[in-house]
Formats: sequence, C-alpha cells, structure tokens
Amino acid sequence: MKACIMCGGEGTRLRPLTFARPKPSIPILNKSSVVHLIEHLSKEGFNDIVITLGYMADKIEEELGDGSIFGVHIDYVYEEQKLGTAGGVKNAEKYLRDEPFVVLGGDHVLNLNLREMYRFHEMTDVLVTIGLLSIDDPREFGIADMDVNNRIHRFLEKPGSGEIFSNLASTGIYVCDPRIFDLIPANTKYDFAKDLFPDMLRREIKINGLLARGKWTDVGNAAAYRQAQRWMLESLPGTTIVGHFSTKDARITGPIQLGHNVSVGSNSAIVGPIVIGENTVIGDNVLIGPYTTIGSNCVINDETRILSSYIFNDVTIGSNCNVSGSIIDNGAKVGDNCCLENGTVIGPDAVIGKSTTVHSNIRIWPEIVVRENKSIKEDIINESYV
Ligand SMILES: CC(=O)N[C@H]1[C@@H](OP(=O)(O)OP(=O)(O)OC[C@H]2O[C@@H](n3ccc(=O)[nH]c3=O)[C@H](O)[C@@H]2O)O[C@H](CO)[C@@H](O)[C@@H]1O
Repeated sequence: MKACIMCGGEGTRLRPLTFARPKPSIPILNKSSVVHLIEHLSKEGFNDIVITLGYMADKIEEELGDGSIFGVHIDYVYEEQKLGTAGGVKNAEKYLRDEPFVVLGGDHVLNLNLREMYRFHEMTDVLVTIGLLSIDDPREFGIADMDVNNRIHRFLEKPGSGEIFSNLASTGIYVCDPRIFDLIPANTKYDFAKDLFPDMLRREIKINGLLARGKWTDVGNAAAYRQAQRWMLESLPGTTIVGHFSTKDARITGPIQLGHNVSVGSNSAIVGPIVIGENTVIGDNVLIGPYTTIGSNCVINDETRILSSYIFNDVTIGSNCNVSGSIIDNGAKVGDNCCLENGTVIGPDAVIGKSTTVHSNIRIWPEIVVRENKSIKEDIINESYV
C-alpha cells in the first residue's frame, strides 16, 4: 500500500526548535518523529512511501535514505515554492497514480489503525476519506459535520468562536483515490482543507469521514510536542530497564531506556518513564522525574532536579538547577543555580548564565547568551533583549 508524507512546511510555530531542523526531524524519545511515523507505516503494511520536501529537505533525505532500513521504499519530491498541502501531493502525482494512497503530515505522532481506514475507503466509491477524531477544542483544526453514513456535509478550516458546529477534527490524514488529482490544479498553492474540500462540497462531490481509533497528534506547537513525548513515554514497556549504565548507589525505577555508557552518580534518583541517550553523565544527588528524555553526550551536574523535560543532545546543565516542563535543544548550556519554569524552550547552543530564572513559557533563540543573575520574562530573540 502507498502513503504520501507531507514534509514541506517550515514549522514556524515550533521555533526555536525548527531553526536547526525541519519539524519532522524534531526528536521524540531521542529519535526523529518522522522515523517513528515511517516505522508505524511499515508495520501497517504501507511500504511504498513518497515524501514531499521543502524546508531543509536534505536533513530528512539524509536521515531516511531510500527507506530500506525501515523495510520500506521511499521516493522524494521537492517543492520549489510553497504549494500548500494538496498542491504538494499533486506534485507527487507520478508516484501515486495507480492505486488509493494515504496522505499524512510529517509531524504526525500516532498509533492509529491506518490499514482499517484504507480498507474502509476501498469499499466505497468516494474520492477521499478524512480521518476524524473527537477533540475538546478543535479551533486549531479543520472541523467536519458527518452523518451516520460517514458522509461529510460541512467542513470548515480553523473555525473561529461561534463557528464551531462540530468537535470532529480532521487529523489531516486522508485516504485518496488517484482521481482526486483531476480536482487539484498543478503548480499552484492549494490546500486540502481550505480549497479542495470546500470546492468538492460546493460541487456536491462526495467526501467521507471515518472516526479514527487510537492516539494521534500533530506536533504543531510546543504543547502538542510535549503531549506527543508523553504518549510515547507511556508506551515504553513495563518496568524494564533497557541499556547499560554504571552507578554506585543510585535508585533507578523503570520503565527506563538507556543508551550505552550512561553513568549516574551517588544517591541520585531516576524515576521512569524516562529515555536517556548514550554517554550521558548524571552527577550526585540528582533527581530526574517521570516523563523526561535526555539525549546523548549530556552532562547533568550535582543536586539538580529535572522534571517532565525534553533535553536534546550535547546539553550541559549546571549544579543545583530546577528544570520543569522545559525543552532544551542541542548544545545549550545552563549555568549553576538556574530555574527553568514550565514551558521554557531553549534553542540550540544558547547559554544561560548562572543563577538565572527563566519564567514560564519563554523561548530563547539559538546561540543567545543570557548573562548571570537574570530574570527572563519575555522571549529572547536577539542579544539586545538580554
Ligand atoms: C490547510 C490544511 O490542510 N489544514 C489541515 C492541517 O492543518 P495544519 O495547520 O496543521 O497544517 P500545516 O500547515 O501544519 O500543514 C500540514 C502538513 O503539510 C505540510 N506542508 C504544508 C504546507 C506546504 O506548503 N507544504 C507542506 O508540505 C507540513 O509540513 C505539515 O506536515 O492539518 C490539521 C491536522 O493536523 C487539519 O485539521 C487541518 O485541516
């Protein structure tokens, strides 16, 4: 079966994490999210994959190659200009002309039964079946009004208040018949949700919906990213500790997944679910709480507390720090006695001077150097803000 993954977007809402990488390459459990997606597709029998690329195309292509290590075959198509979601898929038409195919976003994290959705679509004569989920606040999504026979009668992209006629949100996962290409203009910016679906409904061309079962999120912003990490950590197997570590007397409670050569100092406590990459060094009297991932080659110094945070590779955190609900990108350095409050996002290679407090939901851009003893209350996007 065929799948098309849209990876052309710039991921501006996830800055500063998308300065150094495209959105699908942001790590979940220390592995690019698009790798998890390809592994899921492979498991579900979608072995023939085409990926549409735009922003930082080479990063994704380098990482995935021809797909053989994941048991799939991958072709790539490139967007010279922004083509939107449907326009991007139209650009891949030559790979998708001969049988129904599923379309997904490169930032999707899911365990949905896609094969079931594909089979459902095959039993109908419609051009597109939209995967729908019931969501409490669907304002960030397309919403659909669907009848008991799966037919969609209304569709509205990102409804404003007073326009929310349904909480059935489009997952942005579509099973399409190749005849759909006749409805999408070539080399033109054109979206499934903003252009194609409203046009089809206007022309009374049938669209089906299917209530998806399982977990799904798109990693569109930092909050969704944290949720995706949480889900994936919850799926770590039982009480196991996988991997190699050395310690004198640390208390380690699973589930924990460790890379090679992790060392944990004296009297430290690590409480899973947690993933730690290789060669990471954790000092004495450190507490690492549940729902945390730490990448490779990191150093966490003595007396520090890290809770529900996602720390990428080559990061150093000083001693006696409090890090809660934060995301810290590659190569960043946090000095001693710092406090990073919930929702902090620190860009790659940024430096936070010692005894600094970063207030909730603050973002610090790459390579910024914050001096000592600061209290950071607004986003730092260039040196003059520090
Ligand atoms: C307009 C559109 O389709 N909206 C849908 C999209 O919104 P959403 O706002 O999430 O759409 P995005 O702009 O994130 O684009 C979705 C995907 O398309 C890719 N992309 C985007 C633009 C582009 O020119 N090239 C490209 O490849 C992005 O990398 C991303 O993977 O997904 C939501 C679910 O997640 C749905 O509820 C929305 O109905």
